[in-house]
Amino acid sequence: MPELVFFSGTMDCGKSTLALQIEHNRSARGLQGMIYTRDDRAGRGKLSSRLGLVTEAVEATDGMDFYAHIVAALSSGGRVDYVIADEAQFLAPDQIDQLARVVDDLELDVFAFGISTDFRSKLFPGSQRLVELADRIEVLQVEALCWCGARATHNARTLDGQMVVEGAQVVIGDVHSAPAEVGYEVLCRRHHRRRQTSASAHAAALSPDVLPVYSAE
Ligand SMILES: Nc1ncnc2c1ncn2[C@@H]1O[C@H](COP(=O)(O)OP(=O)(O)O)[C@@H](O)[C@H]1O
Ligand SMILES: Cc1cn([C@H]2C[C@H](O)[C@@H](COP(=O)(O)O)O2)c(=O)[nH]c1=O
Repeated sequence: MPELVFFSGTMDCGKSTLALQIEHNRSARGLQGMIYTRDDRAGRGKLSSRLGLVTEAVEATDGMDFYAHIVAALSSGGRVDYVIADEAQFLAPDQIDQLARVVDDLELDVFAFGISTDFRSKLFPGSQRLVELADRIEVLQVEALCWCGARATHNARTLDGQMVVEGAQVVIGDVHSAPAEVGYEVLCRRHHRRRQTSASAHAAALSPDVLPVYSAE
């Protein structure tokens, strides 16, 4: 049975790498995928992983109808054996419904990859719809780690290393950002709740919480 599978995890946990591996294994067996992405850091129409691999993809846009796009490709003599959608958190809920229809009516597997929650730990609308509709939700096995060593489960947005909690839901960025740039850091829930990034934890460790005691000689 074809499935809608949501591969979910924090930023930097290997989602795009897995998408590229699925694409590689299937295309090596002569299958033809329709690859979508949206706002990949590598640029428009690219699906890229931090391991350096990249492939061409169709850039999803606002209002794009995935079901109609795939039907049009098939009707014009193209072949589509499966579908990959990376950065699926950026898709609109009705686009996720269209992907579910691709599974049910066109009988194609759809593999969607994305982060579930934003920097405020709120579900992205597209991810919420995936949770509602997916046949399976897969959590990636290679765990990203918080600076404390615990499994990272949350995404923090940072500015100068400090966690910020105000701003637009969508700001494209990376976990390795230059100082003074908006960036991201993955944290465990405890440190996300306490707004403790690696930089703020490091600064706290350097500032003694008691004054040094000098002996009078
Ligand atoms: N230099 C490296 N050596 C080995 N693994 C790396 C290296 N750089 C990144 N990775 C792996 O790639 C993962 C990020 O993969 P990527 O597919 O870009 O993540 P995602 O799409 O989830 O944001 C990291 O968690 C790490 O496991
Ligand atoms: C938490 C969070 C992330 N984003 C953006 C930042 C990146 O461009 C992508 C995630 O990419 P990855 O391949 O999973 O690393 O999402 C955002 O716009 N808003 C957020 O709150």
